[in-house]
Amino acid sequence: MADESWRLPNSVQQLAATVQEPPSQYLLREHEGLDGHLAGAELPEQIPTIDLGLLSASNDAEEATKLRSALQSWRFFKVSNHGMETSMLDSVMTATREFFHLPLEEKKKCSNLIDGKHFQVEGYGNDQVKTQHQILDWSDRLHLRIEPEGGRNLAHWPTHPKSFRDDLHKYALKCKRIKGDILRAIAKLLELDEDSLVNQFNSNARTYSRFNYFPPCPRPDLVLGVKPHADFSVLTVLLMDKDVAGLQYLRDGTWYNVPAVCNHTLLINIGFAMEIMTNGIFTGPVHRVVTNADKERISVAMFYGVDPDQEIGPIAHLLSHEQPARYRKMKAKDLLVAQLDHFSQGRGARIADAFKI
Ligand SMILES: O=C(O)CCC(=O)C(=O)O
Ligand SMILES: [Fe+2]
Repeated sequence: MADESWRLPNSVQQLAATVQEPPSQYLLREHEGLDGHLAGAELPEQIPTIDLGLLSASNDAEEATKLRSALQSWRFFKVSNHGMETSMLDSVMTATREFFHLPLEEKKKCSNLIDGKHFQVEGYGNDQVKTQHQILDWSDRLHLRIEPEGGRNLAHWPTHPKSFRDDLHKYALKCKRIKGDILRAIAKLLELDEDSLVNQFNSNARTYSRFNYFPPCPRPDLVLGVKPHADFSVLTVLLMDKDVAGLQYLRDGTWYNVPAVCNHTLLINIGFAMEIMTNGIFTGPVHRVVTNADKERISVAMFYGVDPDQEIGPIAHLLSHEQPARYRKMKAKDLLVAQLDHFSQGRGARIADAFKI
């Protein structure tokens, strides 16, 4: 029988502790369109910061203008005054770090492999390995469904550290408020009914959180922590490591480094689902994560997606004779399946392009 062991991904954390050189499946190949130099450029200006208190409490035109400009230029932004204590962000990061520092056998209790071999999206592990040519990411993850709350699969939710579940639950509640505030502000920018974006999320809408762990990598010049991609979500709230940088965004053909800042920061970007709903008025930024030789890095992404069985397409109010639909309608789950397939195969970062008319 053919050797199929390549289908079972390694714990990258385990690999990092044992190998001098990353195995070949992790190495970028020039001819696959990956540019080979991963250093990234310094951002020429500060990351736009939106004061959520101002944005949501009043009709603050200045903050709304800043939001529009952030969505059109860098296409990601920080939020301040978001009502979350630094101690809460610290707790989530500490619980995440403690989870990844548990022995492998302990983490495997939350595994994303059924019977040790059949891949599912939720749980602890890595991307599905579909072909022997797939370039693998230098990271391990824990992927958990947060909403609908009744659909949480607690079998995948760590019980160590003890605070993990509680911290995550409280953090998710706060993030949901942030998501609502931003979606209402974006709807206003688009001159839509204030709740028209929030109302796209029915009781079966899916929120996933992804805890990313990037161990130090002996070849940061040749290995990526996460391949270039844009998120499939409507909106993503990203909690970044306060000490170690690694995230890069692509703008006009240049990769820019997002610096680590001394406090844990919440970074927001929109994803393909929002791009399609807004008929491309706002587009999901392409980003990736680079590795470094010395330090581990962690991040926690909260992805807000709609009900997988819901049809998504450009919102009717944004269409006119002059502005016809630029994307086909599709089931949200078709976008997700296409994204997972596309991403694992490293077939370019922008799956939304495949849905353009
Ligand atoms: O680690 C990061 O900063 C970003 C991770 C990311 O892009 C993702 O999980 O989709
Ligand atoms: Fe992402």
